[in-house]
Order: sequence, then structure tokens, then C-alpha cells
Amino acid sequence: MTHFDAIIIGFGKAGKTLAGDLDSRGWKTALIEKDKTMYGGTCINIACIPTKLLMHDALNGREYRAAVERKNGVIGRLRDKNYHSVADLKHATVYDAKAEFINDKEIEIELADGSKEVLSADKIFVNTGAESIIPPIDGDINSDKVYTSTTLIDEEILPERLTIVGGGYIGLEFATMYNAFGSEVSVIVPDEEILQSEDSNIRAEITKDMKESGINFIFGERAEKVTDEGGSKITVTLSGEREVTSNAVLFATGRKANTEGLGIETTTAVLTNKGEIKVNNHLQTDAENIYAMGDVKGGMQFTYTSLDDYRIVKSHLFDHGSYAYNSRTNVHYTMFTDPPYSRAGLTSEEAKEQGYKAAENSMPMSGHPRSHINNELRGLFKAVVDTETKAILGVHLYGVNSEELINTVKLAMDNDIPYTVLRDQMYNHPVMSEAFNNLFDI
Ligand SMILES: Cc1cc2nc3c(=O)[nH]c(=O)nc-3n(C[C@H](O)[C@H](O)[C@H](O)COP(=O)(O)OP(=O)(O)OC[C@H]3O[C@@H](n4cnc5c(N)ncnc54)[C@H](O)[C@@H]3O)c2cc1C
Ligand SMILES: NC(=O)c1ccc[n+]([C@@H]2O[C@H](COP(=O)([O-])OP(=O)(O)OC[C@H]3O[C@@H](n4cnc5c(N)ncnc54)[C@H](O)[C@@H]3O)[C@@H](O)[C@H]2O)c1
Repeated sequence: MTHFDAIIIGFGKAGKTLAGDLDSRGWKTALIEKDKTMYGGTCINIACIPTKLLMHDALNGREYRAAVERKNGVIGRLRDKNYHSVADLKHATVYDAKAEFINDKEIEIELADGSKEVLSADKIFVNTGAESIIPPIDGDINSDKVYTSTTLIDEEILPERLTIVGGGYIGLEFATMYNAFGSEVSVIVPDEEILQSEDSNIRAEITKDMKESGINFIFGERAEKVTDEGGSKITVTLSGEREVTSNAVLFATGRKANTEGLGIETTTAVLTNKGEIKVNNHLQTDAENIYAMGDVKGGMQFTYTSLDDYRIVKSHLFDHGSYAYNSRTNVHYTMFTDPPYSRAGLTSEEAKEQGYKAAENSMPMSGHPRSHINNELRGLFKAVVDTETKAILGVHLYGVNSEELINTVKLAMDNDIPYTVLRDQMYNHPVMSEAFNNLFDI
């Protein structure tokens, strides 16, 4: 049995960053990754990077197969760079193996040749991510025309017609991307509208623009059955018994924590009722030497929140836990549609429900000078502020460059900078951020 100071299970964002940090402190560390095509984790290989690259190429008119080829080249290089960023460390060893706990301090790994080995460590960090969920559906769910986000982006032939089940982040980003590549896209949304938790004007605007770009929505129905018709056709039967036939079906119906076969039940750590690893404010599980970071511990599923989980664990290990989960504020996000939608904080309805003296302002992007230069008049920016304290309570930015602009607003919110500062700031010209002069004129 080989003993380590630390074992990290999974090559996710938090884990690989922690590996580098521990190495600089002289810790002998093992990083165990079950899939050689996943060095660097989900983001690099099957999520953020490939999808945003394909979106970029789709919107810039590149042909689908050429974009998939470019994507494969880029992620291959990033995967190799990520592998070496850990494997070349002085005190770290990367194991190509599936890890399974056998108790709080020992892990059994199964190597590619089927042989088994036990590794032990004082501290163990679980960073195994999440995987796509396909809800219980009747019919030919194993058809080669049924895809998840992971498998669709590897398909080299553009589906002429694509049915997307689910109108969440993945559904709407893929609808934008495949529509721009030239597929005829239908999105099945079980609710009466997309994005129920977003501001109602913003979601109406996004829906209008997506429809105008040619995307077809079917609201208020669930996918219940898939039937492989043979040849290149597949049919989805909806709860209202309507049928949608296309050449490919993407299930964009959520993701679940990757804990299957991890042997958590052999440890003192426990799972929540959603199957995520239960952690405390320092991301420690019920076993005090085992931590969980990233998607596997539940909560918001983003690469940057996983990176921030590393900061929480580092703080607990080396700085008395001064930065903890409840130190994290105003977690923002972007949905990379065209144009993108970015949010931080509350909607005005939420702010009022929570008792704030809230006022809001909205600004159509068609009135902004930079929009005319960009030849992109779509978009709507909204801000919600507290009229008493002058605090920014929320921003909802649907428009060009919102994925960048949102970071400025989050910085202001995190540092209690009043909205009047963003209102009165001198911005250069002509740029998107000068929209804040008007947006915060409340
Ligand atoms: C299509 C898509 C697009 C997305 N786009 C964005 C985006 O634009 N921006 C953003 O911030 N987030 C995005 N996300 C979310 C983001 O990708 C994830 O939140 C993030 O990658 C999670 O990282 P992680 O640290 O939890 O672990 P991961 O990166 O998921 O790594 C977990 C690793 O553990 C390995 N593993 C699992 N079980 C075992 C085991 N038993 N033994 C050994 N290894 C194991 C896995 O193979 C994997 O490599 C997207 C997700 C998807 C699906
Ligand atoms: N830009 C980003 O940062 C980004 C992009 C993509 C994904 N992600 C991450 O990935 C996570 C998962 O995304 P997602 O879109 O898969 O999940 P989601 O939970 O956002 O959306 C899933 C949707 O599928 C619907 N659904 C479920 N069963 C259905 C059925 N039978 N028929 C029709 N619809 C059905 C649900 O009602 C829901 O609206 C996100 O929460 C996010 O954290 C992030």
C-alpha cells in the first residue's frame, strides 16, 4: 500500500488547482482520474471550452464539421497541457484509474490492466463532478440518434433536424449553436416559458429573439417516449401525445453528482437526499479528513465555483478557514446564447419579497451607441437597486459582452460599492460598459 499526504479523486477544476498548491508546499499527492480523455476535467473536455468554441464558430459562419475538427484539436492540446500541469509536479503522481473508497483513509484503484491497488492518505479530496441525467423515458433510449451534451458535440455530421428535450442552460445554448450551424431546432419545454426563475421581461426578450432566429419551441409538454424509426429518423412523443420527428434528440435535462461506485457508503461521509456529498461550511464531509469540491457536492454547477471551492479548502487547511462557503457572495452566471444573458443578485420581485425598498431600471440595447456599431440591436439590461442604502441588489444583462460586464457589477456588489458610483463613473467610448451611466440612473 502506498501512502500519500493527500489523494485527490477526479481531475476537476478544484482538484487540479489544489494539486499544484499542495505540491508547492511539499505534500506528496496522488490525483486519480478514471478516464484518460478527461484529464483537465469536464470543462476542458466536454463542457465550457468545446461548447463555447463551437458557438463561436457557428456564429462566425464556420461549417459544422470544420468546427468540430477545430474543437477536437483545441481540447486535445488543453488536455495534454492539463495532464502535464499535474503529472510534471515534483511530488505528485497521476493514476489512470477508477477510485473507490474502502474506508475513510483508503482508496482502492482499478488500473487499466484490471489489477487492483490500495492507496492511503491523511486527507482525501473528492472532485468527481457530475454527469448528464436522462429522465425515465419509454422506448428506444439507447438509439444512436439519442444524445447528451457530451456525445452530440462529437458527432461530425450536422443533424438536419434536432429535437432538444429541456429548456435550461444546456438546452438553450445548444439550440442557439445548432440553429446557427443550420439545423432545424425544436426545443421541448415542460413549463409554459423558458427560464422560470429569471426576470419576466428578460425571458420574454430571449424567447422572442430565439424564435425570430428560427428556433421552434414547444411549451407545456414533457418528452415521454422516443421511437427510433430506422434510417435517419427518430420520433419523440410528448405528454400531450403530439409527436416530433427529427434526425437527432438531445437530452438536456439536468446533471447529477458523480458518486456512483465511489464507495462513499464505506466511509463516515454521507450523501444528501439528492445523492450529492454532504459538506459543511469548509467543504468537509462528515469524515473530517475527507473534503468534497465542485459539482459532486451539489449547489451551483460552474467551473469558477469549483475553483472557488479550492480557495475554501485551501483556507481551511492553511488559514484557519477564514474564507468559507458562506463568504461567497453574489454568485453570477452567464448563459452563452446569442446574445448572452448574464445575471447576479435578485430580480425586483425577489427583492420586494425580501423586504427591500427596491427600484429598477431597464434599458433596451437598441438605444445604446455601441449596439449600432456592433450591428446588434437585440438585448435588454435591467438593474435593481435599494433606494435607501444605494446598494445594487441585482443586474440582468441580456446583450453583447454581458459575460464580461457582469464581473464589474459583481465586483461592485461584493465590495458594497453604491450603484451611484457605476452611474457616475467615466467610461471610455464607444463601449458596452458605458451603458451603466444610464442603466444606474435610477
Ligand atoms: C455542456 C456544458 C456546458 C457548460 N458550460 C459551462 C460554462 O460555460 N461555464 C461554466 O462555468 N460552467 C459550465 N458548465 C459546468 C462546468 O463544466 C462544471 O460545473 C465543472 O466542469 C465541474 O467541475 P468539477 O470540478 O466539479 O469536476 P469535473 O471537471 O467534472 O471533473 C471530475 C472528474 O472526475 C472524474 N471521476 C469521476 N468519478 C471518478 C472516480 N470514481 N475515480 C476517478 N475519477 C473519477 C471524471 O472523469 C472527471 O474527469 C457546463 C457544463 C456542461 C455539461
Ligand atoms: N453557461 C454555463 O455556465 C453553463 C452552460 C451549460 C450548463 N451549465 C451547467 O450545467 C447544469 C445543467 O444544465 P441543464 O440545462 O442540463 O439543466 P437544467 O436543470 O438547467 O435544465 C433541465 C431542463 O430539463 C427539463 N426537463 C426534465 N425532464 C424533461 C422531460 N421529460 N421533457 C422535457 N423537459 C424536461 C427541466 O424542466 C429543466 O428545465 C446547469 O445547472 C449549469 O450549472 C452551465
